[in-house]
Amino acid sequence: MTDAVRVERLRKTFGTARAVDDISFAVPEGEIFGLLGPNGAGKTTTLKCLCTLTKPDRGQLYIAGANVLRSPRLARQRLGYIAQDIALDKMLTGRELLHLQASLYHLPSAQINDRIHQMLNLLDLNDYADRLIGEYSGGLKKRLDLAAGFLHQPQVLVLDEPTVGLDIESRQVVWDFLRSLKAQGTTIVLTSHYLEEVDALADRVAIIDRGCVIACDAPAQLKQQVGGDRITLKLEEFTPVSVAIAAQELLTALPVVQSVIINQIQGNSLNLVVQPQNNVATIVQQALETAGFNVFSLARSRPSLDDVYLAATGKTLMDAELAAAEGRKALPAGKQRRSRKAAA
Ligand SMILES: Nc1ncnc2c1ncn2[C@@H]1O[C@H](COP(=O)(O)OP(=O)(O)OP(=O)(O)O)[C@@H](O)[C@H]1O
Repeated sequence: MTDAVRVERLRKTFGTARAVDDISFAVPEGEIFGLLGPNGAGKTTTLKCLCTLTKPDRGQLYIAGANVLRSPRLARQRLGYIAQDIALDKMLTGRELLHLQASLYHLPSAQINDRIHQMLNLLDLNDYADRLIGEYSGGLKKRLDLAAGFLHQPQVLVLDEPTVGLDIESRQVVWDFLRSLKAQGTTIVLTSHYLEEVDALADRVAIIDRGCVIACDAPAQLKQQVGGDRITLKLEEFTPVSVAIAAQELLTALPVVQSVIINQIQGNSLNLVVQPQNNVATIVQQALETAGFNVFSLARSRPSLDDVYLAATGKTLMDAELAAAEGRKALPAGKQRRSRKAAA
């Protein structure tokens, strides 16, 4: 199977800020490929380079065999790009906008009405097609934006945060739309902050952190690789670090515990990887209480993509987003206090 998208050793710097450091990935035809990462990780910049909107400092990019840097027009014919921000003319109706878009794409006039009809059906927009876009909700605007971006039936569809801020109904319409395109053989590259979205839609995912790919595989494989079940526990709402370290030492010695990370950003909560056996939460709780520790909260879960991110960076995606939002740097992996047993 040929690759519909290839990104090789991509780098992009804005002034002194390195938005993308070293990103490579390949997407076979017909795959949905997700880029997952916190704010500022470099996802949008990667997509903009791929879609000819930003010139990289280094690297090679290919869309359906077209070299993006050498043949940008050809690459543009083969791709559709749906940006994060929606910019639609509020004075047009949805149908008028699609007609305008069809003429910009030079679609044969005999096909235009059929094609618009198909897109309105696929995105469940028939009831709204003749209303002014200015009257659309955010979800309807996004659906129309998708219809416009796929009108010319590109081989590769690139979407930046396709469902951010959408209501549940519109999100479901978008998911169904993307799945139907995949069923017809379209290759899709999308970014998302939403773990469950990437988990539900993507055949494979690249987790991006500070402009680099830190993991890339099928979601199920990535979760299997981090192994074990998870326990997140708080000894107190805000646990003193000395208490967290003492508990970490106690828990690390338990045979059912594989590793313990102290999450400073979450008030020194403890993130445990444990054996997937039924009574593991009880064993952990009893060990702590017998040693005189308080247990404020304890939750057990199967590994998620966030655990993949945590294992690679020492912080959760939400922590990384909070850190980015506050304009401060999240602690790098080496600065998190982590205790892991040697492999048996
Ligand atoms: N045009 C620009 N000028 C200066 N800095 C930029 C520019 N575009 C992006 N950056 C910076 O590059 C870094 C990566 O940004 P990018 O938008 O690619 O991240 P992202 O992962 O898509 O984040 P988000 O999810 O918030 O869109 C950020 O630090 C951002 O501030």
